[in-house]
Amino acid sequence: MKDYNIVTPKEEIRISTKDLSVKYGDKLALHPTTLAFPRHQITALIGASGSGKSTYLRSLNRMNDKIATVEGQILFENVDVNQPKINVFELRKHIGMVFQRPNPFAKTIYENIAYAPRYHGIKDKRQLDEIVEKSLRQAALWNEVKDDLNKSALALSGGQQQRLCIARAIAMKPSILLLDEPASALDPISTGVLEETLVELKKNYTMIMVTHNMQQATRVSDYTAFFQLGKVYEYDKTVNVFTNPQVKLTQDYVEGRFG
Ligand SMILES: Nc1ncnc2c1ncn2[C@@H]1O[C@H](COP(=O)(O)OP(=O)(O)OP(=O)(O)O)[C@@H](O)[C@H]1O
Repeated sequence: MKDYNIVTPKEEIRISTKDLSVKYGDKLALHPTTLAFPRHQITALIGASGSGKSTYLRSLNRMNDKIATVEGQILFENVDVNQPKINVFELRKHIGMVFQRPNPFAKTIYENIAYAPRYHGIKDKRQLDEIVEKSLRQAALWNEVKDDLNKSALALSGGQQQRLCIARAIAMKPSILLLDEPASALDPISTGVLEETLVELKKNYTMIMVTHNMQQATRVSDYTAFFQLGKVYEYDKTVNVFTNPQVKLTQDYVEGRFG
């Protein structure tokens, strides 16, 4: 078997990293990592706890800037966005993020979605209404909440709250969505709905998702990257990683021998 197997997808690439490394203080949490993510596909980041998945994911839209030293390149739309001159608030309009625990604002459902577009200058009520409806439809939540837009988002179930957070992220029309274990706080039924939503969202968005759930990775992702102790050992189509891994460590992990 090989030591590493990192493919470059044949599809159009939407975002990539070149030798991206992350240090917390003196500790190297992510070794130089070079990966390219195909447009309108879902890539799963898998690996044992502490292997560097979230560290890598959060670096892609510069969420680690204040807590870590992030070196190397993040190439998005032909620009290295890991540069001090890049406006990170602007960047995060294009690279949105959904976290592990649903974290809606303590505001109405409507306001959760309208908040960022309004903050970024959209004041017209009709335009905001359209954004709210479209985002909720894309996040497969519209039918459940269309009569309750002025109710508190905190009254929604966990699964609905997580789809609301997805709607909130896509209200800014990002091209990339980063998802950090988006289903880990959800029950199996809500997880199923969320997974269907993600697959549907592939038509419009490129997604990169950390997951601990192997079945979830095989169900929803097109590509999979396997992380171990801050290094990516294997990156390939999901079907290859799970049915024909080229690296022994990957094989042991996907067969459940550790992690
Ligand atoms: N804010 C931080 N400060 C210091 N060390 C950190 C910080 N965040 C993560 N680390 C360390 O970096 C390494 C990678 O952590 P990271 O959270 O990226 O792993 P992970 O694969 O996402 O784990 P999990 O699956 O448990 O979320 C770990 O050793 C972790 O302890």
